[in-house]
Amino acid sequence: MDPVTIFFIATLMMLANGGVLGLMHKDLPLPMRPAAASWRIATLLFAGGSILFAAQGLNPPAYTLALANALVMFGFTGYLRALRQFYGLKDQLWVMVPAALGTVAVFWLTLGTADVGGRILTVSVVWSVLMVACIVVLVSQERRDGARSRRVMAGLFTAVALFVLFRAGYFVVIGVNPAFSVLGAGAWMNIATPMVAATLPVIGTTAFLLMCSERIRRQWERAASTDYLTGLPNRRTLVEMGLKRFEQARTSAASGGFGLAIVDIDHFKRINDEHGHEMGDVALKHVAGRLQSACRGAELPARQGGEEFVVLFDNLQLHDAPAAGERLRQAVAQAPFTAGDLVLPLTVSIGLAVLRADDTHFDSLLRRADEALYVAKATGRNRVEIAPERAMEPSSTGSGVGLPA
Ligand SMILES: Nc1nc2c(ncn2[C@@H]2O[C@H](COP(=O)(O)OP(=O)(O)OP(=O)(O)O)[C@@H](O)[C@H]2O)c(=O)[nH]1
Repeated sequence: MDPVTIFFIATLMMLANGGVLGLMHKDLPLPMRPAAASWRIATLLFAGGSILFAAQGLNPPAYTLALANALVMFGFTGYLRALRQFYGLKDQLWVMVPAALGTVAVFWLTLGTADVGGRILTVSVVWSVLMVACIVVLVSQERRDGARSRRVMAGLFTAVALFVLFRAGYFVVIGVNPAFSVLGAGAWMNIATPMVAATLPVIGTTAFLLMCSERIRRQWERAASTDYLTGLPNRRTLVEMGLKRFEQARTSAASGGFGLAIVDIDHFKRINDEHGHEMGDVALKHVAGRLQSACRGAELPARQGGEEFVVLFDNLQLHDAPAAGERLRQAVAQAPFTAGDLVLPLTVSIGLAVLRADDTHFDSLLRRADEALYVAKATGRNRVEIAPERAMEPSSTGSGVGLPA
């Protein structure tokens, strides 16, 4: 296949991919649309550059070659901008600088000095800088986003960057004939270049769409498992994790015990009534944060609903239960909730149950903790009540501090 045909086919594929992205635009969540728009514009710039390269066979005015190079350089800039937008990085002017400088240089080297080698080197440097910047953005997100599609994209940019460096080295070594043409059919490099350059607008667009769909899937998973107000795991996650830990603790001989605490804010209705529902929401977030900071290791705080939280404990034996409950109670009691000038001391009542041989289901543990919570509320609030060790035994291990209700 000759380079003109390859450039032509590549252009059609780029346009098709850009078109698919355009069709899907409104199906993407709003925050992803700016990145998708930038990616589409970049792909169209690539397509524009590619068709101008193909048109070199028709001997168009010399500036079209410089223009083709400029379009591709700004295409790379568009991909960098799209990736930065995708990861929420600020738009910055420097992103435009390599392509802008490269464009001035390429026009000069094409129309002024007709220095083909200089042009190839300039374009290679600009492409490499932009691709390295893209790779840095992708790699820097590793900790935040372990998505496979992000790694595929990073691999793609790396492969193209390595090819561009190889291509620059190749021309430096063999030297460039002043009569060089991008469509010179004899040079295999001229056939490889459009094929490799087309991978970004073509395969890259698919990888970009996969990145979008993977993020959407993760956001749905997070939304389904997290409480929207406090950011803690929600009731669904609580039940899932609770069932899992309950079964592990019952069936594993190595288990160090299992327990859970139901934590209920005292007189929370007053906060809503006196300071408004919105302030109540902020107070809920405050308590969630306090519980979260009081949890250790694999302890899992969750919002069960309303002003009630549940903490799942790992390796909890009955004799350690009062201290574990106290730790949670004090974490809330010792840090009053403040909002502007408002200082509101908050307390919680806690019912705690530790796995017993006759707990046949996770629900029975929850029910016993709830009964203990009822006792904690009824006997003064701001206290911890431990569910009895044996069925029907009256509660005696409460560690309440006995503040008046
Ligand atoms: N702001 C806000 N309030 C909520 C939310 N969910 C439940 N509530 C409120 O929490 C309050 C719970 O009141 P009650 O069940 O009477 O309990 P309480 O006032 O905390 O009293 P005790 O539990 O007996 O100490 C109600 O006023 C609910 O409207 C929420 O997401 N945000």
